Amino acid sequence: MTAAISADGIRKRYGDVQAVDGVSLTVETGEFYGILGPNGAGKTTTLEILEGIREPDEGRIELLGLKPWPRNSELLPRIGVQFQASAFFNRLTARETIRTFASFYGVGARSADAMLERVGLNDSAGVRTEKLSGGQAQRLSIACALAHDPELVFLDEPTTGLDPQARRNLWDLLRDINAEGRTVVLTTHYLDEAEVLCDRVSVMDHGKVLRTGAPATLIREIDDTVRISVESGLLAADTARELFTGAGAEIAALEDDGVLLSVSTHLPGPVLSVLAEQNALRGLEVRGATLEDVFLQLTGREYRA
Ligand SMILES: Nc1ncnc2c1ncn2[C@@H]1O[C@H](COP(=O)(O)OP(=O)(O)OP(=O)(O)O)[C@@H](O)[C@H]1O
Repeated sequence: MTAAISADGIRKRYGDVQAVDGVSLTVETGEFYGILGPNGAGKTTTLEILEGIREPDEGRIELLGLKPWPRNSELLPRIGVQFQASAFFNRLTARETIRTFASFYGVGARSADAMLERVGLNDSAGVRTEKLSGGQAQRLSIACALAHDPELVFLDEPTTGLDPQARRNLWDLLRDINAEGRTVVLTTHYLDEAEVLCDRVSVMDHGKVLRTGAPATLIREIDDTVRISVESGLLAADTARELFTGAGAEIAALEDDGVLLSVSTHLPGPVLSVLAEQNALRGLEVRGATLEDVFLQLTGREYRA
């Protein structure tokens, strides 16, 4: 089977900024693929080059087996691109907006309305786009990208700015879209989102792909520690360090930020015993490594979305 996307050595410079610096990736048909990284990592530029919206300075790209640049009209009905919600036409309702987008592809009003229902916007069909909530506007922009039933869908930070409940609702929708057999490529700066949704992710920073793989594999590959935290103020940091070390636990990091006392260690047993003995278990949380730790290990710095 042909890969949905194959890109090799993409580069793009804006003046002094090397926004994309030799990105290669392959997205398999049916995959849920994430391009992950902090602000300015080069995700959007990479996505736009893959979509055929932006010309790369260098690199080879095949989208559904075809070259996306210069603009390839054969590809347009086969791909869906989610645009930023702020790009809606002024004063149109949600229903008018999706019908307009659908008409560009010769898709009728009935199918357009069905897509609106599909994303849960039936009750807001008559609301003008500027009056929609953030979550509703994102749903509408995804519905517009899907109106012509594309086999490959690109989403650029679809959940940015949404509250946790709206994000989770959107995750369910994106999972359904993918479960129907569509290939989904999404950029996000939310590590938890990538971990929950994506089959594979490319972790980007400074225009380069640092690592690609299934989130669970990337996490397993790092030399992970367990992070244990309790409420701050139960045990002084210095005392805690002495007690943990005395109990035989090697401490990779220990921090009290005034809210939480957090300890990273390969040996959680002795740390937990000490906390129990000291009656310092209030607010206890224990968690294994996450993609955040992968980023930290790859870049040597904390992840800042
Ligand atoms: N049209 C442009 N002209 C000049 N510089 C740009 C342009 N678009 C992006 N850049 C710069 O290129 C770098 C990569 O930007 P890009 O938007 O691709 O990153 P990103 O990972 O999508 O970031 P964000 O999450 O903030 O959208 C940044 O330093 C950005 O300031």
